[in-house]
Amino acid sequence: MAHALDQLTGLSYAKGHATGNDFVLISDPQDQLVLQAEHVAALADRHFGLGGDGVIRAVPTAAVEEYAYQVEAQPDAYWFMDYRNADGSIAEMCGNGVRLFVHFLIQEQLVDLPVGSTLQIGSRAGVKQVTRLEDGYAVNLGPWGLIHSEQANDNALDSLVRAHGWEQGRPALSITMGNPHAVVALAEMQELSALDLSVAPAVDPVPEHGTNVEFVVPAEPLVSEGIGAVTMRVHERGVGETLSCGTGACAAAAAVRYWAGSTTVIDDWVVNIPGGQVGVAFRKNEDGTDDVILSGPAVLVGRGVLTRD
Ligand SMILES: N[C@@H](CCC[C@H](N)C(=O)O)C(=O)O
Repeated sequence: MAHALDQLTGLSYAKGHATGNDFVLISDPQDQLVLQAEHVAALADRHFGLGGDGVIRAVPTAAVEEYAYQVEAQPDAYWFMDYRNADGSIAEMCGNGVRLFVHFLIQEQLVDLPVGSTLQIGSRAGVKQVTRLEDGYAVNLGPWGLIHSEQANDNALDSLVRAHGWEQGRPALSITMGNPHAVVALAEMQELSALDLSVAPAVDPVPEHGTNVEFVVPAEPLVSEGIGAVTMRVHERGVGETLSCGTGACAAAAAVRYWAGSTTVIDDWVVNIPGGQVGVAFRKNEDGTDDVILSGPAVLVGRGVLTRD
């Protein structure tokens, strides 16, 4: 670990969070930083590094060979969110991270984005539109979808999730938000608070690329003033339990909405997580799919330079 941080001495960073999902942010406008998994893990280490659920690098989309096509097709997608989990692994998308990323770009004066304006951001899950709100940011994460494992029959409920200490697995709905999620419904808040997420839940069949796992308790009654509500805890792939997961909140709302069936279609949700609350809205596309819009706060808590004094 020490060796990996030595190699980053002099690097400027910012630290921030979005509903307690915290990240180290690095601006790399010239694409000069070779950020390897061990660098990310060392930065994210909560005892020997800066600490964070992940590390996010801001780099021009044109410099990321595999995704440069995004800015060729959508010239406004100048910035690319290079997102890494705390263990150094790469994830396709981070809903809290992309809101914080835009806040970081604004605070670093890399973009000018008045309230009400929208910015396009390149990412491994495609170009995302992030709108600056009075009190935070809203990101359109695009359509959600069911993940059908090869073993699944006619629905995506064939995977079983067993949290640490549970005797048996329970059915989970597998959902993609660009990144993978398995959502398990619990009956009561007490069950949710009793969960031991210090150990990764077992998922059967084991997803090839791993998965984030959300445990949700739908509010009772589900809808108040036309808005649905769920409470959620999450174990994130490549991280562990976090205080919040934006794509996870979207997957949780999508799952509860799906389970409610076509008689009660709720388009606006609040998702309560240990780190606060986010909004999730479903908006119909012409092709019948639903775009999922995640909204919530994002704040920077400090800036610094890595030293080995
Ligand atoms: N916390 C993020 C999700 C980050 C990526 C995830 N751990 C994965 O590996 O897919 C969010 O806010 O969406």
